[in-house]
Amino acid sequence: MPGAEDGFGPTDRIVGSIVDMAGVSRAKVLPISRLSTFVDSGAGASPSWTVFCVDDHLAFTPSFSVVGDLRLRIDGDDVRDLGNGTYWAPACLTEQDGTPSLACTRYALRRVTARLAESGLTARIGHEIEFALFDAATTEEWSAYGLNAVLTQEEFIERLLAAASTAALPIEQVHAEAGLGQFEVSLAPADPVEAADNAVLARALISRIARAQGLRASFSPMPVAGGAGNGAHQHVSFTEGDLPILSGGPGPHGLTPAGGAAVAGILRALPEFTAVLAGSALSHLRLRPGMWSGVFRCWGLENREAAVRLCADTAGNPHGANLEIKPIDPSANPYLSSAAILGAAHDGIAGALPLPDEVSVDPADLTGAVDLLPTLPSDVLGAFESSALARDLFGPLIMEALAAVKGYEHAEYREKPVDGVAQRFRYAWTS
Ligand SMILES: NC(=O)CC[C@H](N)C(=O)O
Repeated sequence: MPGAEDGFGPTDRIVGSIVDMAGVSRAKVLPISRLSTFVDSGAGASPSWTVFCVDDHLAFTPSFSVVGDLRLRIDGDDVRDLGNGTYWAPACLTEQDGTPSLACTRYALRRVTARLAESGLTARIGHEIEFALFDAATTEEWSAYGLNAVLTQEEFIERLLAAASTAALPIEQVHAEAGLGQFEVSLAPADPVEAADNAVLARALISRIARAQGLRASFSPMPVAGGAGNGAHQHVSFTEGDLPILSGGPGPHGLTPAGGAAVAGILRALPEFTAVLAGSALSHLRLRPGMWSGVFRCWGLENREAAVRLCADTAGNPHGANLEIKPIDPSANPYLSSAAILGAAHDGIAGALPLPDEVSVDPADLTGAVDLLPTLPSDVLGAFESSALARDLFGPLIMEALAAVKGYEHAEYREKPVDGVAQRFRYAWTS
């Protein structure tokens, strides 16, 4: 049992959290002396946790109601030090006997990476974390990518880097984004489950440091109606055996046939996964041409309006070639969004799909020639619910829960005035 001899104090605590279908992290806290209980028995959670909506409404379904009991379990190897006596670990949802719950999104991503491994494929993902900081100062001295902006918030950045070092969060870069008060933090690529854990951790650290400084961090897809959106882009790369599939091949920009098929698989599946990647009732406000949110269903080398931006293998990309998947926003559960992207790429590779033509201009200039991702609730939800690939990757329970949550959120909020909805949910995805 951890105690004073391990350097822990009597008030030190361990927080375990999961991410639900609304993209909200929900947690339990135990005294650190009960760490082994959190690992071996878990902390109780009602199955209804899975159908919490962004406003805390419970979208009950036949499988998720008031009856039953699940566990949040952590792994001792995943524990990170957040400072001030708080330790954190990503949790999995299990049944009481410890078997994985079929509603657990972290297990779902594990299953997809295992499926890739059976085909000899390994994926790595680097998350981008976008957020807007709100206070008086940020609005005064701000330019997109501005030196003024990063210097105005240098104390925040210093604290964030210190906390990242303590918590072993691999931050690669910080910059001011296009929106007022908006920043982006880039995380190093990692195994997909660890990368999603890191994205959850990054959000917790950013939220916590902001609060400690009297600021507030918004991870909303649209913090202020009419402003800049927050994305949650993922940079994905694959190796087959030891060889990268996005470089060194005979295709455009060095794509191998498998790399081209991965791009094709992702593009084919984007409409059916929009509910997963950008499925909140605010997401459509960001998924528009000109927002650099990748609403155009196409790919292109360094094309920032394409849903899939190819970053080729050059000296400027030290981690090698990768695909930046841009439509994803911070309302997405990162385990499910990664599972969707990797599963779609795998499906493309398995089917040896041909690479579609590259779009090497602003797709908006091709007036109507490039499809947009769906944004009408009926299209977004209909495509998801009828997706055989989603059912195959996620299983029926996650499908049922996600459809219920997104269905409720759209029915409840899509017709309401956007200013009020954006304001109400500005901090809904803050940890
Ligand atoms: N530089 C960028 O790619 C901006 C991304 C944009 N904020 C988004 O919503 O996705």
